[in-house]
Formats: sequence, structure tokens, C-alpha cells
Amino acid sequence: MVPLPLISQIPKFNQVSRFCMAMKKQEEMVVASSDRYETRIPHVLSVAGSDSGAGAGIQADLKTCAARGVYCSTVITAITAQNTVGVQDVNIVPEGFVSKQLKSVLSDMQVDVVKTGMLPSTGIVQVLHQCLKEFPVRALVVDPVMVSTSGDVLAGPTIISVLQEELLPMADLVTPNLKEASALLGGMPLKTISDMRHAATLIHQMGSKNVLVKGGDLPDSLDAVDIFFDGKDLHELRSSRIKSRNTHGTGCSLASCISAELAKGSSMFSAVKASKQFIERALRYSKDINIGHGPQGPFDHLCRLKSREQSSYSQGCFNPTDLFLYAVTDSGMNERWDRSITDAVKAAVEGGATIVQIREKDAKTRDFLEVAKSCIKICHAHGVPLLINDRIDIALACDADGVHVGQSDIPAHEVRRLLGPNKVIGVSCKTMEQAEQAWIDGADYIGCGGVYPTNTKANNLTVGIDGLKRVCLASKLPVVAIGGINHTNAAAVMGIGIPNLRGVAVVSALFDRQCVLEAASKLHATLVEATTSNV
Ligand SMILES: Nc1ncnc2c1ncn2[C@@H]1O[C@H](COP(=O)(O)OP(=O)(O)O)[C@@H](O)[C@H]1O
Ligand SMILES: Cc1ncc(COP(=O)(O)O)c(N)n1
Ligand SMILES: [Mg+2]
Repeated sequence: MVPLPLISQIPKFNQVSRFCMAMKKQEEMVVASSDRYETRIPHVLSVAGSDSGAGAGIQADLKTCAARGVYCSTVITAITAQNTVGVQDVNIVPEGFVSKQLKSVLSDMQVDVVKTGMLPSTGIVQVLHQCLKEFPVRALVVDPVMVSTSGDVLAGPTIISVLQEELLPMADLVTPNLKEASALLGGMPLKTISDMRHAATLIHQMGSKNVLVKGGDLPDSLDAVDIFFDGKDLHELRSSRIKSRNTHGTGCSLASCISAELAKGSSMFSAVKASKQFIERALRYSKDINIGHGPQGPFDHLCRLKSREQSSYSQGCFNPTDLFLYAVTDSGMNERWDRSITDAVKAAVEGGATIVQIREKDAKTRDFLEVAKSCIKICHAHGVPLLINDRIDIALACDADGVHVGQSDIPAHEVRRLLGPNKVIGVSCKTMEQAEQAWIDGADYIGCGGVYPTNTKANNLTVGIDGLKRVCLASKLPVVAIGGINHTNAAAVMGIGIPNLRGVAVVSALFDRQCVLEAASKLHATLVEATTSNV
């Protein structure tokens, strides 16, 4: 094998870099004008330290981005010898080599968002600042890592002034924890939520467009409270505080999840809220795992994929949170946009769909089965269940996660008999009586609609928001709303505030769009916004 030359050995590196930038421009043009756009994967560059224990730093960023379906490249600023006891040693990468890594990635790959973690020397901050001026990206998220949860210093106080002067004015978001916020503010004590609010406004004056002061370490707080400030409004973001030793790396993971969501196209506030939910879910799932002997354990970022394997569908317990963003395919729409069902499904799950139903009314049985098999692979790789509309034979043949039936299809109790206790069964219901019957028949959830008029189903009676409310209140099963729902009315639907309404099912809002991935991430962000409380 011919060894690759080091970049320093390539003559006229600038020419190479200009060539790459020109290629990038051309690529963008092709991408915008064809369906290749959908296959572009959102990209976060993490500039951070390596944690040998893999709970925090670069390793946490890679796992978080993987869990969120986003590509993550890495520029390593330091190598730490670290475990659940603490940090045993730190080896700082020379700034010249950090600069080379940055140029390698930024000159070649289409980075959407840069996320920074441990920046252990002023020289590293300076080269980063320089590179970001040379290769601007869509967003910069700065996690000003200074001290590890174990209390070990990862970046000394000398970096504070260069962070303030060079990096924060370029940042879209800065995410200090309590100790870091205090250090940025010259040692100001931060003990209460009101102190955190005040700190957020002061740090905002250092130039970052948004500030998130994280309260993981707030003493005596029953909830995990973070304060978000966008320069205008202060928001208090609360989640339950998970009692666990496994919280090492929460800060890194939160910032990389926010970056991943921004890379997918979310607005800043939606990205922050979705990421806080992600941390809470991962901590809850990992609260009892046991890695290492020290006081600070790592958590499991890929829990969603794991929980699916052990799942639900093999254990016979359906998870209603899967109904959050329910994608229903339509072959007519895919034909119109000249894409395959599998491409459409891939884009929908990459954009954030949490469950998929294949609905093929006209397909030949054998083609339908092949499509279903490929779609199951795609969905399961993302931890998303796949259901088949109506065709129990297809669901059995491809071992789908379940079936969705309408009122004129095979009755749900027969479906249960055929599929057994472990598969998911959904039933379309317009009335309270139908919802009651679905429960008696052993269904797992009901779909209620059409909430709004729609072209997808001919002669479909619209139940409206009031009909949806009535059915939700009466139903003993979780409900997903369907019919004419899109990103402009999804908030109003979820806003009815009845706890067993668990999400929205959509057809046109995802598949009658040029870019399914973008439509799915927008709708996902809208739903997160509509369902997360803020004060
Ligand atoms: N025990 C916990 N339960 C739930 N959320 C937590 C817990 N600890 C931290 N968090 C959340 O994790 C994120 C990172 O916070 P924090 O631990 O303060 O940052 P860092 O890891 O940088 O010290 C925040 O959103 C915080 O609210
Ligand atoms: C390389 C590296 N980067 C960041 C952190 C902070 O993470 P935490 O605050 O959870 O210890 C860390 N411990 N190590
Ligand atoms: Mg922490």
C-alpha cells in the first residue's frame, strides 16, 4: 500500500484547499438541484479532548451524534488518561497539530456545525478562531470545559480571557456548567436558579448569541434545571433529576446533541429542548449500569437502539412514546417525487420519525414484501419500529413489528390471534365506541382522525379537534392523531394537552415534499417545541 503523504509534505496545500472549496461549491449546486440532497448527512465537527474512559469528550460526542443520526468528525485537542475515579494525566496536543487537523477536516468535508469541548491552551483557542474565520460554518457551539465532574482541571484559568475575546463573539451558543459560568464571571458565586438567570444575562454580554447555564450540579435541586437566554427571553428548562452515579459526560453530550440537532436544521431553542430530553432519557435508561469502580460512571448514549433490541416487540410491551412522529408512506407521492419507498423511509427516520407504517394499497404482493424487508433494516438501524398497513400476510412474512388496521379491515382481535401477543397493533378509530372496542380487542394504540381535511384518503370523514379530544378522553389506549397534520398545525393538535395523545401521524407533510429529511426534522422540532414545557 502506498503511504499517504502528510499534509505538510503536499506542495501548495493552499491550492489543494482552494480546489476543495471549489469542489464544495459545485457539490452544493448539484445537491440543491437534484434528489442527492436527501442523501447528504448532517455533519458536526467536534473539537475536544479524548477521554480514555469514553464517558465524556470526543468519545461522548461521537456516540451522541451517532445516536442522533448525524456524522461526526473529530479534532483532538488533548489526550486524557481518565476513568470513573478521575483524570490521572493530560497530554495537550501542540496547537500546530490541532491546526492541521482542523484544516484537514474543514477544507474537505461539508461541516455544518462546530462543537468545542476541552480547549486546553490559549494557542489552541487562537488557531481555532483563525480556522473558523477561514472556513466559516453554519453554527458554533462552545462548551467551555474547564473542570471535570471529578474536580480535575482540564483547561486552566488562562484560557478564560482568550475564550471571551476570540471564541464567544463568534459563538451561536455557549453552555457553561455552574463552575464554568462562575469562572467566566470572575468567581461570582452561583447557588440558586435566580443566580443562574443573572449569570446567563451577564455571559450573554460576552458576545455569544445564546447562553445555556447548566444546573446539573445545582445543590438541593429536585429537578435538573438549566437556564436558556437568547438575548431577549430567559427560559427555565426542567427535567426530573435522575438519581444515578452515571452522569459523567452529560455536559459534552448535551452540547453535541444540540449541535447535531442544529446540523439537521432545528432552531436553537428546539435543539436545546430536544437535547435536554435526550440526556434525561439516556440517564434514566443507564441509571443502574455499572462500569468502573469510581464515583462517576459513564452513561449509555445508544440506549434507544439497545432498548429496541431487548424490546418491546420481542417482550410484548409497546412503548407509546414511539407514536411521537409517525410516518405513513404513500407510493403515489414517492412516484411523483421520483424516489423509492426505501429512500423515503430512510430520510424520514434520519429526520426524526419515531415509527413508520408502510401503506401500499396497489403494490404487487411480492414487491411489497421486498420493500417491507428493506425498510425494516433501515428502521431497525435507527431503533425505529416498522408496522405494515392492513397486510397481515406481509407483516408475518417479513417479521414486521406490527400491523395497523382500519375499521373495514380484519378485526383487531383476529389480528392479535394471528400475530401473537408480542407484536404492535394499531386501529383507526373515529368514535369513543370504536376506541373502546380496540381496547377490548387487544390493540396497543389507536389512530384518530382525520383531524383536518386531507386528500390522502378519499371520502374520509373529518372528526376535527373536538372529535379528537372526545376520543382521547375516552380511550384507554394511547392515541396518535392523523389527517391533514403538518408543521403549521401540529402544535395546535398537541396543544389539546390530553396526556394519552402521544403524537401525530403524517403522510403528505413528509412525503409530498422535495426533501423528506428536512420536512421530518422540522416537524420533529415543532413537536418537541409544542410538548416541552418552559416557564
Ligand atoms: N442527575 C441528572 N438528571 C437529569 N439531568 C441531569 C442530571 N445531571 C445533569 N443533568 C443535565 O445534564 C446536562 C449537563 O449538565 P451538567 O452536568 O451541569 O454539565 P457538565 O457535565 O458540563 O457539568 C444539563 O442539561 C443538566 O440539566
Ligand atoms: C476529555 C474530557 N472532556 C470533557 C470532560 C468533562 O466532562 P464531565 O464534566 O462530565 O467530567 C472530561 N471529563 N474529559
Ligand atoms: Mg456533569
